[in-house]
Amino acid sequence: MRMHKAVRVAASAEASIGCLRGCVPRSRFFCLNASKPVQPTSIGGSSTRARPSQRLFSQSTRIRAAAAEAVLKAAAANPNLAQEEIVKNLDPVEKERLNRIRNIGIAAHIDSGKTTATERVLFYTGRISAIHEVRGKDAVGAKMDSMDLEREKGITIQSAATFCDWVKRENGKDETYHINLIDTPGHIDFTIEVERALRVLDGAVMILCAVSGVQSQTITVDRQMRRYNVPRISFINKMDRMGANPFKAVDQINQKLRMPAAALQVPIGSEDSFQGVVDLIRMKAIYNDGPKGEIIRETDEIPEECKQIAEERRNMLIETLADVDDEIAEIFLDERVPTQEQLKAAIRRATIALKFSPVLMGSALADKSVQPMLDAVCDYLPNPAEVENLALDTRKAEAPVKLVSYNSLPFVGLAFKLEEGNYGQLTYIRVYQGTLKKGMNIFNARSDKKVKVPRIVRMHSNEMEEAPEIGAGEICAVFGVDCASGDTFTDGGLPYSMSSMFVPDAVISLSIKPKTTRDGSNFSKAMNRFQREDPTFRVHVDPETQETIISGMGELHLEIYVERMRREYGVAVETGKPQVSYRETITERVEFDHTLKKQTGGAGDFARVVGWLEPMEMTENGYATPKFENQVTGGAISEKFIYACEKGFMLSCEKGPLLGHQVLGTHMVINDGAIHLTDSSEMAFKNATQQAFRKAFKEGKGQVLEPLMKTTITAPNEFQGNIVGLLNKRNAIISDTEIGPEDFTLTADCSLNAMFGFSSQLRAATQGKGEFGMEFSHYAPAPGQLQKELISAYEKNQAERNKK
Ligand SMILES: Nc1nc2c(ncn2[C@@H]2O[C@H](COP(=O)(O)OP(=O)(O)OP(=O)(O)O)[C@@H](O)[C@H]2O)c(=O)[nH]1
Repeated sequence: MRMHKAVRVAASAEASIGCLRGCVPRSRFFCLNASKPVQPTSIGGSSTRARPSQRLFSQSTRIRAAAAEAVLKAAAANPNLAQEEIVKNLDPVEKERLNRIRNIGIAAHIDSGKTTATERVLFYTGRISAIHEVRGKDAVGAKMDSMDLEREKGITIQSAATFCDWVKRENGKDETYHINLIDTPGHIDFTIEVERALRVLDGAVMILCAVSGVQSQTITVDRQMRRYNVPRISFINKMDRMGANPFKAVDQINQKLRMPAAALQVPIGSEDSFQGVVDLIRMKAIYNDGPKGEIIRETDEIPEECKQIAEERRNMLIETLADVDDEIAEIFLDERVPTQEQLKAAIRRATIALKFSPVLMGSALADKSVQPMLDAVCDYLPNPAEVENLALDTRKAEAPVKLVSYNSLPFVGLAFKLEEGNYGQLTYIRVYQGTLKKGMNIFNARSDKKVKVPRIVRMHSNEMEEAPEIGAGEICAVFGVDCASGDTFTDGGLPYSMSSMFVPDAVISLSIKPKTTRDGSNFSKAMNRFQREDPTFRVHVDPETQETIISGMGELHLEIYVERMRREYGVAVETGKPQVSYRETITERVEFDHTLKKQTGGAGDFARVVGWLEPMEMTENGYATPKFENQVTGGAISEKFIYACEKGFMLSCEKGPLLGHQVLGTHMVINDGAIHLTDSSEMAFKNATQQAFRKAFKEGKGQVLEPLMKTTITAPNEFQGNIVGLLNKRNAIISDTEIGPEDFTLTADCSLNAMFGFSSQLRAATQGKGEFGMEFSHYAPAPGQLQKELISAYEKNQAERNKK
């Protein structure tokens, strides 16, 4: 038996006495599957070894096809069909299989302990045989931070997927849950990793620091969870730290995130005397014993000093639930006390309905109270069948259809992440419906291309295990499937397409080139790979300077790619100064009537375009994407030439007239024009539109927009004056200040341009004790003086280039 055998003592005081005496009846212990070798596949696929879950799967082949068909038909015919109705109609065996799957992500503010907690999850479930710390003394590093750079810097850069089986004891019975887990980075520069993970996961664990509570990136991940309707449990980590206050964090979830939340536990002791938690549903004290907290000891004896707070917090839990759940509301109004089962059922219902977040607490680093968090994942987060997933039927004017997590239905999956591995491109796929089998042909809904799936694997961080097939509701990776991030795959029979993930705009760019020309080919390879893997990393060649420009989410984001290029491709590069990605917009409506006419002997050029350029209304995301409209009547310009006008407009918007940056919020209408029988061409109309655009844009008071960054700064209270001074110098607008017992947190909107070099100034102003994070907030007009300077520098540059 391996050392890290995880053992749970049965839920009674008698059991804990038995444990102390070393004479606990056999049945009172149960082993988590730590002592078993890791299985090659799990519930969703088939494997060489039979496990109870797999027996379920093999039974599922007996599912009546007609029933499956009926469910699908009902769902497709009525996308409003309640998800519960679909679940109710599922075959019982299939229902049970799905009930034992959880696809979850771990997301949080930077450094909250996501990777540390995930390391415990892997250890307690037997996926790894020893715990290694992030930046630990043994220099091995946590399993999920597999990249050298991650281990050196102690930060997660790429999300990593893994899977494990958790055995939960329920009513004296062991229940095995299969958990697919994605650990995501906390740093905002790698936010796309959180976006794509949350796009395909059914639930999340939101980790908070017990001292800092809700932080800037907690707010970002909260927004991302809402964007994809992902229910979450909250885990307040670092209960061993000085100043830990879990209830402050609970209040902040309620107030700052506006998510009704209540603690399901209260701590026993705190800071360095943190010992365990009291479970408020069962009113039991839970402790971790053993060298790595692998032994869970539960007892009815709640420490005297915790009794009152436990009672109070239990009442608060019931009250909060009464606000979000009808059944508990009724019980509450009748002044009855809900049973444990009623409470658990209500927490589950409300969590899945996105109305509530149950809060657990512990210390991952101190190996305390991580296992109850895993129980909560199984108890309160949805199984794949309980989550509504829609696709669009491209045959029926993109009408929404429901996907049903059912193995025997036609396959539908979404490629959510690409990674270049030693064996070629690895594509992560979430299977929403049907079964993905090795050797099967699948169709890319975007390109309509058929590809064969040569190899399917399950990822365990940077390791992989072969799987012959993957069932509905599961996550896997495939080799040899060429596609883009966000592509939908089907078995060819269904014309379905799923929505992709949100890709934020790049805010910073720099020029880059290899130091020596012989590195050119590796340089291009690296650029191609990084672009394919990360939609927020963009590369283009400036047509005028011929420089390669990379753009991304922040300085760190680009720095990491520069470093990866050196390490992974042996290419040393030279980079220019980071530049802000400005935008340009028009502020007034301007009419134009522009004729392009050239007669240089032989065939000439002729095109006349008439119309106007006007500002567009702001959308909820800020400045709108530019729009072209054709209002030509009576055939003044033929369709073919109108298409060329549109092309000219799009090209103009890619490189605005003021600074050569992208144009936003600008609408072009063409309502008249003229053609010449012999001299008109598509090229002439394209050029005429570009010329008209350039002229009208300047007349319409074109304006430079700059990215404003939501900046959060945390530092000890004595430095508040210094920091406000720093921000004032940068014309930042302070929107919120929160003063804690030791630290304060300040939120402000700052121009990105003014923030270069801020990190070293902050360090100097706070004796290295201040931290800050920045996230793109919105575009706003740049200050007049800056606009003038930028425009004149650009014009000077252009003039010099033209001279050459
Ligand atoms: N005191 C204390 N420190 C912890 C705890 N959990 C994690 N840490 C420490 O916090 C730091 C960050 O931990 P990580 O697990 O890397 O945090 P993360 O959220 O994965 O970090 P990113 O992915 O880079 O955002 C490390 O130094 C950990 O040792 C805890 O429970 N208590």
